Amino acid sequence: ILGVMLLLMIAAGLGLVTLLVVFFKPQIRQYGAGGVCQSAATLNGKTVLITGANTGIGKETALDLARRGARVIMACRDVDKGEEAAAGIRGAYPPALVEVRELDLADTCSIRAFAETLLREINQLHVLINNAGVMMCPYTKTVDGFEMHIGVNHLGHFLLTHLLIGLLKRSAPARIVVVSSLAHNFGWIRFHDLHSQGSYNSGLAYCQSKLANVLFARELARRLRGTEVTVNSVHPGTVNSDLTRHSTLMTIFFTVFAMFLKTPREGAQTSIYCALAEELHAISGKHFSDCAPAFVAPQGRSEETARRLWEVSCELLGVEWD
Ligand SMILES: NC(=O)C1=CN([C@@H]2O[C@H](COP(=O)(O)OP(=O)(O)OC[C@H]3O[C@@H](n4cnc5c(N)ncnc54)[C@H](OP(=O)(O)O)[C@@H]3O)[C@@H](O)[C@H]2O)C=CC1
Ligand SMILES: CC1=C(/C=C/C(C)=C/C=C/C(C)=C/C=O)C(C)(C)CCC1
Repeated sequence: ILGVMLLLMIAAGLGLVTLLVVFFKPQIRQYGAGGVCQSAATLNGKTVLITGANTGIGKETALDLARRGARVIMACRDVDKGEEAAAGIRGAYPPALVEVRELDLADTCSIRAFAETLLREINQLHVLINNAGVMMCPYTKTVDGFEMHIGVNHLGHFLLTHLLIGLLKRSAPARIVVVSSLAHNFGWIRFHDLHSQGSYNSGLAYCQSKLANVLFARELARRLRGTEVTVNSVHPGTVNSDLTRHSTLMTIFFTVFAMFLKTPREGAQTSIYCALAEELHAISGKHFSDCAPAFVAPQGRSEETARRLWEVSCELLGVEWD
């Protein structure tokens, strides 16, 4: 009897929770959606480059900026997936000026080839959105032997930005948006083992790379003072996207809790805000979430760590960037 009563109580509890969720669905969704970019700014005549634009947050950012009149270059490692996404964007907004170019951030030759062609073919770049990312993949190395998270999420974007910075300066006012994460709070830069050769934890490797994103944005902002090129980092929120593809547990979790998470369109709002909001025209080196300034962990505010990471990144990539 006790067992039956317990089962009945669990069933009643579950039923009540389901009822509450169904009843308060609009409120839950509104809260989950987070901040919305309220700017009505248009981008006619402006050129925007977004990495990892074939899916998730990147694709929704591309659609929004194309709707505002920008020429959007979608830099994707899989051109077929990119073309499919571009077709979707043109379907949703037929006048969209979107084009797909191949860029594999896990290969410095691909990054150099991409930048070389781009610099030959376009003479203005007003917004660069370093959006592409990989999370919790098994231990893998990039073509150049970097651990995949730090290689793609940080070093790949570092090199890309280095190669395009002249173009951005010539196009000023220009903006750089670095898509980081709340996960930077749980990361630290392991200078003694940046590529996790000693020990590897996929979650911590991701957190390290997202901390590197925050530090890179701050250090670059410092170096860009007086250029009219600004750079800010972003936490997009917890977004139901393909990012969890390497973790079955996370994928199940995200599917079950989908209603509480942001959709990719909602997750794109802070990137869009940092790319175009009028009030941010002179703001640089800051971190944003939900279209508002956000907390940065102490390890993300360390000037010394930022400088050291900059030097190590230059060394690993064989570039000089003062
Ligand atoms: N979703 C979330 O909850 C959060 C996301 N973020 C950040 O937001 C950004 C976008 O993620 P999200 O849209 O959610 O994830 P998705 O997995 O949906 O999109 C990631 C994009 O990055 C691309 N990418 C991965 N590796 C490479 C590479 N080597 N070269 C070029 N492109 C590559 C992917 O291409 P392909 O499809 O071909 O693999 C894809 O287009 C990431 O930087 C992520 O860290 C931050 C906090 C939370
Ligand atoms: C704990 C918890 C959740 C999980 C949060 C997770 C798993 C966040 C993942 C963040 C990521 C992927 C960041 C990427 O940079 C939910 C689902 C919101 C439901 C409420 C309780």
